[in-house]
Amino acid sequence: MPWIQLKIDTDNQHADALSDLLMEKGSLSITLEDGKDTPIYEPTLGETPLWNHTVLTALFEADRDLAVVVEQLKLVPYLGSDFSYKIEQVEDKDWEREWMDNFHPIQFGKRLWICPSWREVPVPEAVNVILDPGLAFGTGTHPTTALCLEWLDGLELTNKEVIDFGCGSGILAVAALKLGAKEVTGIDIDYQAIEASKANAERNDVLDKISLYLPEDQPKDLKADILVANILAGPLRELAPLIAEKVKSGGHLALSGLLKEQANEIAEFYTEWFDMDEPAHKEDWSRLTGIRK
Ligand SMILES: C[S@@+](CC[C@H](N)C(=O)[O-])C[C@H]1O[C@@H](n2cnc3c(N)ncnc32)[C@H](O)[C@@H]1O
Repeated sequence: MPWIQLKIDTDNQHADALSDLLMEKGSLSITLEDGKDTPIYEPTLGETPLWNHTVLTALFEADRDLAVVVEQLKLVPYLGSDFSYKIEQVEDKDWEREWMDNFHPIQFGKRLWICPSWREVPVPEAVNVILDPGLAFGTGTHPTTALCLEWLDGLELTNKEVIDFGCGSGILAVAALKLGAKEVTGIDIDYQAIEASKANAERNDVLDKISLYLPEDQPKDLKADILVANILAGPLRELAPLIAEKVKSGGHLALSGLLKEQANEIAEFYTEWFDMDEPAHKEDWSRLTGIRK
C-alpha cells in the first residue's frame, strides 16, 4: 500500500500535542526526529526527552487529502497560518528487505568475519559467524560491537571460559566460541536477546557450548577467564562489583558502549579490581580493557 507523509517543524513543548492531533486526523504513525543534530544520550529511566528543534513526520494512507489536514492545522494557535511543513510521497518498499540488503559480510581483526545468514560467505577458510540478529542488538556495524569483536579476535581464546554480559544477538558470544573458547555464558535482560543468541548459536553449530540466562537466573558462582560487556556507561558503573566478581584473577575484561568522554571516569571506577589499559576509540565510542588483579 502506498503512503503519504506530512513533515512539520516543531519543538519539545508542542511535539506531543501535535502528535495526538495528527493521530486524531487519521495518521497511522508519528516519528519524532532531531531537527538540529543535538544527540540525547542515556535518558534516565522513565524519561523521554525531546529535542528543542523537533521534526515530526506523520504517515497517512495515500488517499488521505493532506491539503485538508493542513488547512485544519492552520487554525491551531501554536502553529499559525504560515507554519512550515512538507508533504512527501513515500515509496512502497519492503522495509525489512531494505535493511537486509544493506547488511554485508564484514571482517574484524585478522581472523573473524560476521556474515549475514542470507549472504554468501566471502572467505570460507576464515572464522565465520553466520548471523541473523532478529529483534536483538548486534550486527557488527555499530562501533561498540566492532570494538569488542576486534578485541576478541586479538585474544587467545582456546579452552577459555567467557561471559558475554548484555549478549543481544549473541554476536560476541558466538564469535568467542568460533574463535576457540571452550564455553560461553550469555546474560541479557531482554528475552528477545536470549532467543536471538540461541538461534545464532544453533546457526553456527555451537549451541552445546553456550548457556543463556536472564540476570535473575544466572548461576551465583559464575566465574570466567574473559568477560565482555557491551552495555551503556550507567549499567557498567552500577554492575561494576558484580562484573568484577565474575572474572578470575588474571582474567581479561572488555567494556564497551561508552562514549569517549565517559571512558576515563569508568576506567577509574574499575581500577579497584582491574589493571586498566588505555581506552581504544571508534567514532564517538570507546572500549576499555583490563586484567583482573
Ligand atoms: C548494546 S547491546 C550489545 C549487544 C551485543 N553484545 C553487541 O555487542 O552488539 C546491549 C545489550 O545489553 C542488554 N542489557 C542492558 N542492560 C543490561 C543489564 N543490566 N544486564 C544484562 N543485560 C543488559 C540489552 O538488552 C542489550 O541486548
